[in-house]
Amino acid sequence: MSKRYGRGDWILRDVDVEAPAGEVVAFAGGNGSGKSTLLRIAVGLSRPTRGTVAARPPVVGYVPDRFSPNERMSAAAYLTHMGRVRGLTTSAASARADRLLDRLALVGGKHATLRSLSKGNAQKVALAQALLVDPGLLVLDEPWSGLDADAHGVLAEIMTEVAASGGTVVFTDHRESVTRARATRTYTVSKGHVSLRGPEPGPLATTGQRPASDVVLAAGRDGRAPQALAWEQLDGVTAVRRDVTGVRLRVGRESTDALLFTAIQHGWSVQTVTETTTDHHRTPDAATNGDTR
Ligand SMILES: Nc1ncnc2c1ncn2[C@@H]1O[C@H](COP(=O)(O)OP(=O)(O)OP(=O)(O)O)[C@@H](O)[C@H]1O
Repeated sequence: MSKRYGRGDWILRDVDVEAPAGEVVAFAGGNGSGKSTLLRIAVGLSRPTRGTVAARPPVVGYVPDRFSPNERMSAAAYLTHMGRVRGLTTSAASARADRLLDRLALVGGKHATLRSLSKGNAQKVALAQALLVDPGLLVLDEPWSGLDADAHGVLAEIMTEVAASGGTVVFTDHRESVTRARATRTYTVSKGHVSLRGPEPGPLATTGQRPASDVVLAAGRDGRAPQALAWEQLDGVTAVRRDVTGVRLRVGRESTDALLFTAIQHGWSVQTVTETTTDHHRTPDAATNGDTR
C-alpha cells in the first residue's frame, strides 16, 4: 500500500509487509519516517491511499505514541468504560482493569484522575486499555519510551504472551538495540520505503557472534537489599544466572551501559564487566573465575 495526505508528498510508497501470527514485528526508523502512519493504517484508524490491509484480526489493541487525556475521570473508571465499549460487562471490565493496573504498577493508584498522571503512568493506562480484551493484533507506537525499568519487564512479558498465544505484536522504535532484542523480525522505515532488515552487519555477523559483556552484580555497598529486576526482560540480556551473592548476566555490548545504569539505580553494585561475544563458549558464571575482578 501507499499513503499520502491530500495532495502532499507520498509518506509511504509501495509498502509490502507481513506480520504473521506468533511474531513480534518491529518497524525501526527515524523521526518523521512514517512509522506512526504505518501503524495507524495497520490498526484501521487511517486508510491507505492505494492498496489494502489484509486479514486484520477482529480484536486489535492499539497504544498510540501519545496518550495525554485531559480528563477528570479516574484510570479505573476510564478502563471500565473502555471495557464496556469492547463488550465486557461492568464487573468483568473492572476486574480486568484492576489486574492490569496492578501488574503494570500504576503509580498514584487506580483512582488517580487521568489528567494527573505522569507520561509513563498515562502510558500504562493506554497499555491496559489495549489489553482489556485479548488482542489478536497488538500495535504499540514507541512503547518503551516513558516507561520505567520495571514496566519494561512487564511490557516485554506481555508482548511475549500475546505472541505465544497466537497473536501478532507490532511495535515501533528508533533504537536498533531495542528492535534487535525484542523483535522476531524488523522492518526499516526510511524516506517512505519499508524494507525487511537482513542479518546484522559487521565482521562477526557471519559467525553469528556479536560483541557482549559478562556482568557480575552484587548487593549494594550500603548493605541494603537491591530491588529485584526481571533481568531476562532487559534490553540485550541473553543469559542470566542468579546465586546467593547476586546475579551474573550476559548482555549485548551496545546494551551494557544501559543495563549497568539500571542496575545501579536499583541498588546493585557492579563487581566485574568482562568483554565477550554472544555465543562465546563461556557461560556468564565463568566471568567471576577470571582475573578481571
Ligand atoms: N494527519 C497528517 N496530515 C498531514 N501530514 C501528516 C499527518 N500525519 C503525519 N503526517 C506527516 O507524515 C510524515 C510521517 O509522520 P509519522 O508521524 O508517521 O512519522 P514517525 O516515523 O512516526 O515519526 P516520529 O518517530 O517522530 O513519531 C511526517 O512528515 C508528518 O508530518
